[in-house]
This record gives sequence, structure tokens and C-alpha cells, in this order.
Amino acid sequence: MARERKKSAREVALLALHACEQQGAWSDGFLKKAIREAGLDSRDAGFASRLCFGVLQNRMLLDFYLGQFSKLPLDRLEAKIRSCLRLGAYQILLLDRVPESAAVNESVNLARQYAKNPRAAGMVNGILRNLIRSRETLGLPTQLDIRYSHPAWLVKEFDLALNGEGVEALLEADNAIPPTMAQVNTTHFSQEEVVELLRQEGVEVQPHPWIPDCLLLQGTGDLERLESFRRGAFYIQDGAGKLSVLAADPRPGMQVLDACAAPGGKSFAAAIRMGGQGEIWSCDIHPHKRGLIQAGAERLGFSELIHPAIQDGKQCREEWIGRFDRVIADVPCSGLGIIRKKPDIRYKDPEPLAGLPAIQSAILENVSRYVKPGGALLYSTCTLLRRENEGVVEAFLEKHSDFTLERFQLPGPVGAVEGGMLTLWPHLHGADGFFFAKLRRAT
Ligand SMILES: C[S@@+](CC[C@H](N)C(=O)[O-])C[C@H]1O[C@@H](n2cnc3c(N)ncnc32)[C@H](O)[C@@H]1O
Repeated sequence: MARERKKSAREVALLALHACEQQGAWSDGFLKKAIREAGLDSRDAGFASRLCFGVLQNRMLLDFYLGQFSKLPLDRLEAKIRSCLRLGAYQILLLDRVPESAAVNESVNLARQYAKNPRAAGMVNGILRNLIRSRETLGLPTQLDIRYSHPAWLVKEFDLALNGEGVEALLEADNAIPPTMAQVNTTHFSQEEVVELLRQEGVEVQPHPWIPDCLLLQGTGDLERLESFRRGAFYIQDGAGKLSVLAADPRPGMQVLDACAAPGGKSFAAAIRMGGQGEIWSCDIHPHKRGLIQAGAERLGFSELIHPAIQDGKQCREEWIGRFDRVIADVPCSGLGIIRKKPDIRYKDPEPLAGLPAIQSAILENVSRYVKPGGALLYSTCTLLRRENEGVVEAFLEKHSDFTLERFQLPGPVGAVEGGMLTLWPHLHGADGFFFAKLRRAT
């Protein structure tokens, strides 16, 4: 039987780009699987990811340039040919470590391999060579949407959420490569131990400048293969998620409900904060995600404390009414705060997002019943749209006079949040775009 030809990093990137554009796949999930199947080593895996994310982060800008050299409008080309062109243009214009000749030749080879039209490879060659010849005269487009490859509707929404201040800095930050943040499992390890373990495994580690027990990692390769990860020394979570749990302030011995929990980040942060004492119910609506919470809890040594469960946050579980000291509602949302990590989110159809506030309100409404008198409710999202954030909280408060927003105090530049609601911004806080509100139930 003939052995299957091994795929290159560029080919994996091409297939991921194609799957994102044509099949609605998520780049991170697709890439992870395709890299594993192609057996890429860590260097090639890194290159495939950079190519795919780089093209997604700059897709509209690349199309703007390519369109100047293509006789046919780009949207009339075969989808894979369009992706070959974008890959080539990205390497030529925005990556400084790839020789131009390699960028062109590899795109031409991919086009030869994947195009239905036998003349497509010649066309890719012609367009990319013209791009190289004219690169010195290419100016940056003035429109923010094209310059930063964010659809115009999104730029408008972000500008609105920022009250007209700093949208360009946000768009720029969205296209930066975010650091990997590891949260130390301080219940079982000290920060010094974890730093030492990671350094022994060849990982570059820096403590976060202002978030406690948070490490910035570089050069991890496949994290799950690290011994320190397997031993449960840390888990991966952006600083924003960790800060939201600090605001909720779960304490040892408390009863906590994490209503939309998978893959478990907030539950793990709460477990660590509680020093492993108390009880956390970690629920999710999707049965296949239960295993993610369970596996994380076992790895981190919290399987006694964390109870993973399948539960729709919109449906009332009578026996939970008034039972919990802390309820965390980290609701499903448009995810527009984590474009740095999921660059393809920006290209998804905005239409279905209109229904999210109703779902978010229904979850908040229901789980608020589970909060003990005197207990606290944390509402959070990883989006920056007001209608999913302040809009949902304000509508809830109008109907529930027994809940009020409560001040909380966070470390570093955030400090005291007097109004009880906070938005973290990638360009201002170096964190994921994230919103949370702390509500206290009257005694
Ligand atoms: C933002 S994610 C949660 C992230 C998680 N809290 C963490 O920090 O790792 C939202 C989760 O809500 C779940 N979900 C969606 N609709 C739900 C519902 N009606 N009830 C409970 N969970 C729901 C999704 O499956 C998803 O895992």
C-alpha cells in the first residue's frame, strides 16, 4: 500500500485557512488536529500556526494588496487559490524570515497541487512576482477596517464600546501575538517551584508584572507534553479570567456554582483560591465537555472538590435554590474579546449574535436564584459588546431589587472598581477583552 505523502507546514496552514473560510472550522482546533496528523515537529508546527494566524489577522489587508494585481476579483478565484495567494503575500509582505523566492515557489507548488484550473499556478506566480516588484510603492490603506482586517461592523461596535477613544490601538492589539499565561496551582505548588520545573523543561518563564501567581510562558511547544503540566503545577488561563474570580472572592469552605464551566478555568481558579476546601459544582450544557472539566480537576488535584455536571443554566434545579455562597455565570458570548487568540472570530456571521443577550439574560435570571442571601453572583463574558455586558446586567438589576452591584479591588493598574462592573481591554490591560460584574444578594 502506498504511504501517504507527508504534508508540509505551509500545506497544513493552507488546509486550515480553507477549512475556516469554506467550512466554518475554528483555526485553533483544526490546526491542532492537522498538525498532529501531519506529524509536524515543533518548529514546523509553530510555522504552520504562524502562517495560518498571520493570514487570518491580515486577511482583508492582504486581499487589498492582492486585488491590485489580480485580473479577476479575488472572490471569483477558487477558494484554495485565494488562500495560496494570501499565504504567499503574507510571507512576502509581513514575515521577514522567509526569502521571497521561497514564498512564491511554495505557493505556486501548492496551487499546482490543489487547483482545479491548470493555469492557476501560473497566475499565482504572476501575481506574487508583481507584488514583490511593487512592494516599495504599496501604501497602507487609510480605512481602519482594511488596515487592521476587522470587518467594518466590528470596528463600529468597538468604537461605540470605547466611546470613540482608542479603537485603533484596540485593533492593533487584536493582531498581536498574546503571551501564554499559566496560573500557578498554589494549593499544591509554590510559584518558585513551578518556575524551576518549567525552566528545567526548557520553557522561558517570566512572572506577570502585576497579576499574582501568574506566569508568562514562551517556547513551551505542546504544553500538554510537559511533565510540570501533567503533574498539575499550573493550568492555562488568561489573566482576565483569573481576575474575574479574584473579584468573586470565593473562600475556603464555601459552596460555589460555576454555571457555564467548561473547560473549567474559573472553577480551577476558584478551587485554588479556596485552598482546595469547600465544594464547587462545575456545570456545562454539553455532555462532551464534562470530561474536560473532570480531567483538569484530576490533574490539578481537585477531584474531591470539583463536581462536574451536565446542567442547562437556563433550567432551574429546585434543590439548588438559595444554596450557593458564590455563583459564577461565565455565559456563552460572541467572544469578540479574544480575537488575539481566535483571529477567525472576526469573520463569523454577526447575524446569530443578536440572539445572545436573551440567552445570557435567561441564564443570569435562573442562576441568580441559586445565590444564598448575602452571597455573590459574578456575571462575565469574553466579549466587548455592551449589549452582552452592561446591557444584560442593567436589565437584570431593573427586575431584581434584591441584587446590587458591589465594589471590588484588584491588583495592579486595575485597583478599586467602585461601580462593580469592569471591562478589561487588550490594548489597555494586556489581557483578553473581558467583562465582569459582581452582584451581591441582600441578606
Ligand atoms: C465562556 S465558556 C466558559 C469558559 C469557562 N468558564 C472557563 O473559564 O474555562 C461558556 C460555556 O458555556 C457553555 N454553555 C452554553 N450554553 C449553556 C447553558 N445554557 N447552560 C450551561 N452552559 C452553557 C458552553 O458549552 C461553554 O463551555
